[in-house]
Amino acid sequence: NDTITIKGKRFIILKMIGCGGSSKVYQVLDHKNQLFAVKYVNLEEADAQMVESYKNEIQHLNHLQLYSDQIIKLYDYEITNSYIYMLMECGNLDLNTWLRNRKTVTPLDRKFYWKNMLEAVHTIHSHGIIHSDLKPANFVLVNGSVKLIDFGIANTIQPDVTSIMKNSQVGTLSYMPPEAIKDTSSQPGQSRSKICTKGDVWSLGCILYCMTYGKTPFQSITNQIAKLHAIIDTSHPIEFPDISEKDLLDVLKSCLVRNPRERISLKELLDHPYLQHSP
Ligand SMILES: CN1CCC(Oc2ccc(-c3[nH]nc4cccc(OCC5CCCCC5)c34)cc2)CC1
Repeated sequence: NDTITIKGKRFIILKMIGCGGSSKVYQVLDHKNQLFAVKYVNLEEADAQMVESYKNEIQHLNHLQLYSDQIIKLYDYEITNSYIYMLMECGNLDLNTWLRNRKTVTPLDRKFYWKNMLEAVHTIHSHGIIHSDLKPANFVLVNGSVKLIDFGIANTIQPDVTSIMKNSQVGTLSYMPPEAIKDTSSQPGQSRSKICTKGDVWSLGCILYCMTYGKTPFQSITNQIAKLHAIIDTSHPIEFPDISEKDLLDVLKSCLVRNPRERISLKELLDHPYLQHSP
């Protein structure tokens, strides 16, 4: 078995759980047979901006550990000129895989996971971070609760190469807010401006919609261009089939409002009746 050494501690690699452009995530064991996730980033080809974005993500992740249990734990990290190792808490399953495998979600799971996701995103917003690319693959299930594994600052990780086509969510448009598509302020080539926190509310609403109806609001539109038009087209109604949980229906309708100014805020979502009582 291959091993990884971080700050003098040796870890045995069990398997690769994901890979991105220059990064890989492994499931590893320490000398006490404790399970961890190790994120490895190869910096050989990275430019200064990429190195900076990774250091930025690590600083924020390291700092936000103190504020919420719904942020994945970062136990240690090692940064050199040629690589980064991040020793992190290992989850059981990412939310995308979980959603794909079990189309129906119990009202209790859905409400609990929603509460976890809101707390995680509220924590990063309170520290001036807007994710702007939230999707189920950014969350992982750890012993029954949901945790946010990245802040959208550094580049993304896809599932390991075998399942890269099957369930990779990199570049999915299904969770993109209308204002990001219409965002005319950013010149081509410049990274899309992370306009405001309401964009993350839209994306979270799409995740809750998927946990409620088993599909994302525009999933039936397979043509990517047509999908983008539907997302921004106010005359294209989003369907909200009737459900017994009226509070949940209200949350969904409040998140999926195309005008970000009229869209519910994260603070209001945390105070919403849907979260005040168990189903
Ligand atoms: C498809 N197959 C994958 C392995 C397994 O799911 C995961 C297990 C652990 C995890 C994880 N824990 N801590 C993690 C800390 C950082 C990153 C992490 O993943 C990154 C990337 C992995 C691929 C899916 C998107 C997230 C992390 C995540 C998925 C079962 C399903």
